[in-house]
Amino acid sequence: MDIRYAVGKSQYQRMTTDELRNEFMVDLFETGKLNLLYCEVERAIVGAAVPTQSCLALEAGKELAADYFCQRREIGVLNIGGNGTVTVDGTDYSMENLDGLYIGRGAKEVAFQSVDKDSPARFYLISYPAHADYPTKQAKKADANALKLGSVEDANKRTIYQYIHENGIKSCQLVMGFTVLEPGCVWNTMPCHTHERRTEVYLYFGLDDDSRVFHMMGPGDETRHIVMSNEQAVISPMWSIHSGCGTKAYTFCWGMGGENQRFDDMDHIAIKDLK
Ligand SMILES: O=C[C@H](O)[C@@H](O)CC(=O)C(=O)O
Ligand SMILES: [Zn+2]
Repeated sequence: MDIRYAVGKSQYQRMTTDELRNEFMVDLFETGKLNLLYCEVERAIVGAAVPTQSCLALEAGKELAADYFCQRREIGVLNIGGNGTVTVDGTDYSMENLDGLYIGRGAKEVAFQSVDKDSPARFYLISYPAHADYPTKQAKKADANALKLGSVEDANKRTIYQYIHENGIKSCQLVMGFTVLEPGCVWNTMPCHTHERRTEVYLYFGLDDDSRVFHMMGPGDETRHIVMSNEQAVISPMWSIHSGCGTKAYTFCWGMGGENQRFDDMDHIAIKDLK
């Protein structure tokens, strides 16, 4: 697995477009493969598994120096593709589009499969170190805590579906869910915020080939953007806002790890203070 080292605030100030993309953007979805990226930021591992003919097994890799991937880790999974199955220690979880799965520390065997190789499941993974075992549990959109935010006037009307969070599926540090924008709404997380207590990874999906999301990053008084296409993820360091504006509506998966799990622990930044 590739390793992505952290970029400091001062280094960020002088980076070119290419440098920003190489350091913060993550492109892992590949047909028939399971790809992982180890990030120094929060020791997150971001992954994508797109099984076709055969099933794809999750291996620890030498980077973890562990007997199996979840020996000291927990994982959140979101299926953004066709129907599939995640097998955890012999139990099959059948995963439809937008179904989620929390896999707790201690799970020894994790494998991904598609029902139809011509319309494969597309599993997005986000993992953090875990200090305790919480039960593996499936998440369905109907059971998610749905937060309705924004308005049509502000072009940011959207629903936040919380899967793994303080009052939902329990975890050590992982907080995860996804946000769906209404047609014609393009802004997420504007007004924006930081939370030095947690770092976040966004995966943008549900975009056409010719649509893009301008992902906003950086301290509020020193913003930059990264132009993202479908199924690309972006690492948001502790000092960074994470907000986006699309050329049309889109969906994104957000995952966080860190000091606490409090969704409303945010340092809000007023739009008029952005630079
Ligand atoms: O800390 C929380 C995260 O930034 C996201 O959950 C925000 C988000 O999904 C949204 O506003 O649509
Ligand atoms: Zn946030």
